[in-house]
Amino acid sequence: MMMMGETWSQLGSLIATAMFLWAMFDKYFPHHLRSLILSHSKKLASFVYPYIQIKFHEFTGEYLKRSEAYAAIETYLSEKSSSEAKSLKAVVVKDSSQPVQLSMDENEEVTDEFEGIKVWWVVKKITPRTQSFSFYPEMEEKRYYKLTFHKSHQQIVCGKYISHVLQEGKAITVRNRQRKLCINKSRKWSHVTFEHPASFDTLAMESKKKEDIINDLIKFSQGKEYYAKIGKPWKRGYLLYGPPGTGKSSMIAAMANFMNYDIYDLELTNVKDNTQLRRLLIETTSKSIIVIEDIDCSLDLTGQRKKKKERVNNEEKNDPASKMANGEEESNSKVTLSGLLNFIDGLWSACGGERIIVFTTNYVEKLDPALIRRGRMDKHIELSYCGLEAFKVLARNYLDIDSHPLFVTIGHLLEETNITPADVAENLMPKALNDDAGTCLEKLIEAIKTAKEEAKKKAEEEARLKAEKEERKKQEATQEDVKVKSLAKEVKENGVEVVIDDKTLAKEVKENEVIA
Ligand SMILES: Nc1ncnc2c1ncn2[C@@H]1O[C@H](COP(=O)(O)OP(=O)(O)OP(=O)(O)O)[C@@H](O)[C@H]1O
Repeated sequence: MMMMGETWSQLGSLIATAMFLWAMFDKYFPHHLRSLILSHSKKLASFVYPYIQIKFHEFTGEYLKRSEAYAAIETYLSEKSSSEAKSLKAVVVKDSSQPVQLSMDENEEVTDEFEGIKVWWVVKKITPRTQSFSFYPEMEEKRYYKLTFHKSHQQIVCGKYISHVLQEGKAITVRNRQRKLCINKSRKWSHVTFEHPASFDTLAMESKKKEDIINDLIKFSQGKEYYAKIGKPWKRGYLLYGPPGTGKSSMIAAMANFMNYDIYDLELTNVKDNTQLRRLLIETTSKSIIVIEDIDCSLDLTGQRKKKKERVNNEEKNDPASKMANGEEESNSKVTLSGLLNFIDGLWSACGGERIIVFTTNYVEKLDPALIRRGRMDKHIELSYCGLEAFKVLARNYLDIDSHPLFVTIGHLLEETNITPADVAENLMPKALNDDAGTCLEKLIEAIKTAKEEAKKKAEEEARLKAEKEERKKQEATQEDVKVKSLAKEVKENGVEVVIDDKTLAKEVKENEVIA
């Protein structure tokens, strides 16, 4: 007991002496001497404890915004925490395929290794000193991650390792996030969860073409530095064209699933004007595909240049009727071609990082060349009628077969017939419970034969109509010929002055030229 008392009294006097010396040192020591001693004492401490610690606080900045770095670290450490830490915390994550993310609880420590360097992470909580009343109770508890490593690894840890952690954390968030399908109803985007099952595996098209598109997408997704180097915004435009039912929408879904991107399905007819269009674009996020389907029908963007030209001609002719018609058109179409072109490659189209823009159309020839020129729509992809290779993909998808004796017949028929993958897919679907692969393929053969027959009839009908039209033209030409010749004869015989209309005169002149 005596021993204990003595020890306490010795400790007390030691502390009192230390405090006295510190007060003397702080008050009477010259400033330059003080900083010299302090720097030496720090060196001594770092020799005794050669580790560096870095803190990453949860809330930063004037408005105490949740730090992106903190969130990335939390996600990065999530997997390690669940295997190493003994006490875990469940965090609810919005819009994620894993709605509950586990993270380490206060004072738990996990280790990590990078390029052979060992580091330690621990999460700490700062509790406010006074328990005073606050309007922001959630701000009272602040957490931070503390990273500890040996000072000899400072360069690698502060450089490569930390950026690896932040990048990987963000990448995990992107991988886990639930993707969105956004549509513009009024002035704003609204969204649902995007769950389309299409993939490049299920897409029926030639493998070479498919591979080419996949490689293009991969190159784009890895092209951040390249786009920065060439001074272009990190975006790419795809024009998908082909008849209805050839898989344009399926291709967009496959692209989104492959890239892990959100889809913004832009309905141009719901956009009031160019300003609203711009605002909608700014609201789209990075890693997204902006789609304008059936661009040829979206608005009258396709023929505006032509119409403008026609209007100028009509105005020159002072044609009031056509002026009125054009005026009416102008007031209806608020989004203009130039507005859309600006949407694609205007200055503000570069904000927000990687984005893909896709236009689809059934009638590529109707589009204004300015809209789809290379550079705007970088890659033009034709989706066409079903060939043997595409059929095999559908057979695998729908019937789980890679080969069948009927494939040969189907291959020949597909070579001769234009049938869309949508029609093939529809016929491959078993209609009754006991429909096996053979039954479905036979049904498909019947359907292709019917399509072939119909196409033949249609072609014959078209040929007949064409022949009729040509015959009619020929007859008209002969009649006019007879008329001109009799008039010419009359002039020659009687010397009568005959008034000939412009068309006849032109024909006569042409004929004379030919004779000459
Ligand atoms: N190339 C394809 N690969 C796989 N399935 C396809 C393909 N083309 C069409 N389909 C099937 O047909 C259906 C319709 O296809 P999709 O909507 O993608 O065609 P589309 O070309 O976008 O048609 P539209 O021009 O009418 O919008 C899809 O749900 C899919 O089941």
